[in-house]
Amino acid sequence: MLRWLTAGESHGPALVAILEGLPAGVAVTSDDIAAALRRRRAGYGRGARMKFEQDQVTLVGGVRHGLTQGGPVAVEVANSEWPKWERVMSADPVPPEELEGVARNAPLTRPRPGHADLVGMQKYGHDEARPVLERASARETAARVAVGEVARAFCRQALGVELLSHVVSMGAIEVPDTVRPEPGDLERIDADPLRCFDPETSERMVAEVDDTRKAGDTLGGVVEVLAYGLPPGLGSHVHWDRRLDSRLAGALMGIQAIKGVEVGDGFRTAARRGSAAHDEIEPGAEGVRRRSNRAGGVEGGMTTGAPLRVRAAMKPIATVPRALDTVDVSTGEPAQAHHQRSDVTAVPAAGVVAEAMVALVLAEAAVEKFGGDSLAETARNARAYLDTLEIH
Ligand SMILES: Cc1cc2nc3c(=O)[nH]c(=O)nc-3n(C[C@H](O)[C@H](O)[C@H](O)COP(=O)(O)O)c2cc1C
Ligand SMILES: C=C(O[C@@H]1CC(C(=O)O)=C[C@@H](OP(=O)(O)O)[C@H]1O)C(=O)O
Repeated sequence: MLRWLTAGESHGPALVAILEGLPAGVAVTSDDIAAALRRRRAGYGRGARMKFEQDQVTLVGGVRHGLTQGGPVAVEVANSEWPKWERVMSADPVPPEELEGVARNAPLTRPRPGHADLVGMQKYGHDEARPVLERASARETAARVAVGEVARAFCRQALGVELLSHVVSMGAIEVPDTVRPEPGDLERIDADPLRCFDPETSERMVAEVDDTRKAGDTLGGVVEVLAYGLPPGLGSHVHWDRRLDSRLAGALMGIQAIKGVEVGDGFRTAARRGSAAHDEIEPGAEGVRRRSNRAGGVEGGMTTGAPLRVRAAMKPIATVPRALDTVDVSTGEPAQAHHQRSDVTAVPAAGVVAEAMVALVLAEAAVEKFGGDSLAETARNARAYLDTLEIH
């Protein structure tokens, strides 16, 4: 069993995460985690906060001399902006001129439509949105990416799995469906301003982000995660909560602002006839193989061994600069939602977070199938299983 939890607030001193259940011997360093966190902060369209704030990584436990020890891995991602926010969020009022333009410490009583503000206040009995947004904020995804990087290292080292993601739509602008990057392409994707693998579409997307920013508006989009090198048989058909597609959907839907998940051709498959919807099976030199991969590498809730392909659709950022109508909960009067700064879009970052979530699901499914207390044992068990798959 793989377990993980995160804690911490958006403008607090640090985020922390603990990951438990991976074998000993996985090579991972704080530099690897810092590099993953840098990928998450990148992306055209993110707000000012991404430029001046630093993620300061400390591996607090579970890793010694660059190798996991078999115990829980604990990571702290400290926030370099905390000294300023400590004053913003202090219980004692701070004069606005002393806050260096960070934010006011006035109560946030004009909840943003589309964010957790209003319903969070209702549910938890708060009279302003600060205590809600501090935890609803997607800053928390830094902690997920930190432990996701450890899971990713395990998947790579135990099974040879390579994960990547790319942006396949930004607002209404879509990448052609034929664009399908492979593991060696990740560097090129990360070098693109929008983490889009198609340069011509990327240019149009950048222009769309610029137009949207000028209009005081925000954008959503779709990311695709691909995993290459998976063995057949992770997950199971035997029960709903063991199905890999169910677990992937839950993990991706658990990312802030994700509103739709597709496995393989997903919704598009529903419009096809059966003869054009499935992946026909044929004999191959190395055993049976599929002629296509419309299923996205999952059949019956199990990996087929073909590349895993999942998509996640992100709604536009809720903090719309041209503020949306709301109600001031302190007066009950109509008002404009609070806004100080925000991302125009965070779709490229959502792709990096989605990779982390997929890595955590795959690592859990691999630990279930192959077990092992050391990486060598897991890898040996996986090889032995693969040797049995001689279906000709
Ligand atoms: C990487 C990332 C960055 C985000 N940045 C912002 C932001 O700057 N402003 C904002 O209002 N929402 C932002 N969001 C979205 C909010 O976190 C999200 O809208 C909020 O949690 C409500 O969405 P939900 O209904 O899916 O929970 C971001 C989401 C992600 C994944
Ligand atoms: C800090 C991060 O994302 C934040 C996620 C977020 C939200 O509402 O989800 C709102 C913004 O923060 P603020 O309201 O302070 O400008 C983003 O910058 C991050 O990803 O590290």
